[in-house]
Amino acid sequence: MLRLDGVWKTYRLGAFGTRELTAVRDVSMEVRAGEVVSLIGESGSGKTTIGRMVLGLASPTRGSITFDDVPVGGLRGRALRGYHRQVQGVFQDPFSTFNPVFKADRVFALVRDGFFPSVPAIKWRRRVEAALEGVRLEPADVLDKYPHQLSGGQLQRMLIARALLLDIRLLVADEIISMLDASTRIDVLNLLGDLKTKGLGVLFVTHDLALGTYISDRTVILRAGEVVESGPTDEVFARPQHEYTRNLLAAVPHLHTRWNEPVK
Ligand SMILES: Nc1ncnc2c1ncn2[C@@H]1O[C@H](COP(=O)(O)OP(=O)(O)OP(=O)(O)O)[C@@H](O)[C@H]1O
Repeated sequence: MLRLDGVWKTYRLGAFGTRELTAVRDVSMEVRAGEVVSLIGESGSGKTTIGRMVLGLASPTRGSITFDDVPVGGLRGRALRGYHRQVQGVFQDPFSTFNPVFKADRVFALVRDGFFPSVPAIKWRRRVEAALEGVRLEPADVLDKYPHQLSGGQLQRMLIARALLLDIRLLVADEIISMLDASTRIDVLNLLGDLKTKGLGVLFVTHDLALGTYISDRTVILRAGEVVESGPTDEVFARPQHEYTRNLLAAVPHLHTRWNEPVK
């Protein structure tokens, strides 16, 4: 479904663009339908840059990104809108996506205006309610409310519901749970697990190895813009080949160890 082949991204820096920073180097990877792929790396390793290129919000400097064999870079106007009916992103901070001046459900109205202007209001309302129920939200709890009246978990789920209204096939989930509390995190992860069984592909971007293992089928480890290791999640975690992955794994808290026992 989604393929990255030898993708590079170099940013030009400075007032005259004379300096360069290569954020992504020769990255190749794939996300298939019904599969969650974790893209794991430390801050600054290029994860968000990859997510933005996959969403068509930035173009690779070199290499290709294709969705169903159609190149994503260079999509504009109607073609880009058509792509966004199938591929959507949800990002780290749900509060920043909502305009505090408007009610939170305005995000759904914008989807209708942009993509389904001919759907009658009553029918649209039913679709929104079904999408909310699909992310385990009670419509009456969240509709007609301002963002500050809702929790981070509710807002994050509303954004996933917004993506689902478009009947998407691939979700780019960029650090979507880092700002949620522990139990809400598990709920959102389980929700992604459900969606995957319905055929949704998920590119799950995180700096947190433990979260990456929870739902992903395959894992790609990124360091300074380069893939250092990738493969089925179980294998990467059981037999990490690269020292960088081993170090990342060693830094994960050992859940089976009591807090006062030294970690071996
Ligand atoms: N628009 C831009 N212009 C110039 N440099 C950029 C731009 N966007 C990102 N970078 C740089 O590219 C590198 C990779 O950034 P990116 O945001 O992709 O990393 P990340 O792994 O998502 O980090 P984090 O987890 O902190 O968000 C960083 O050095 C960053 O400063």
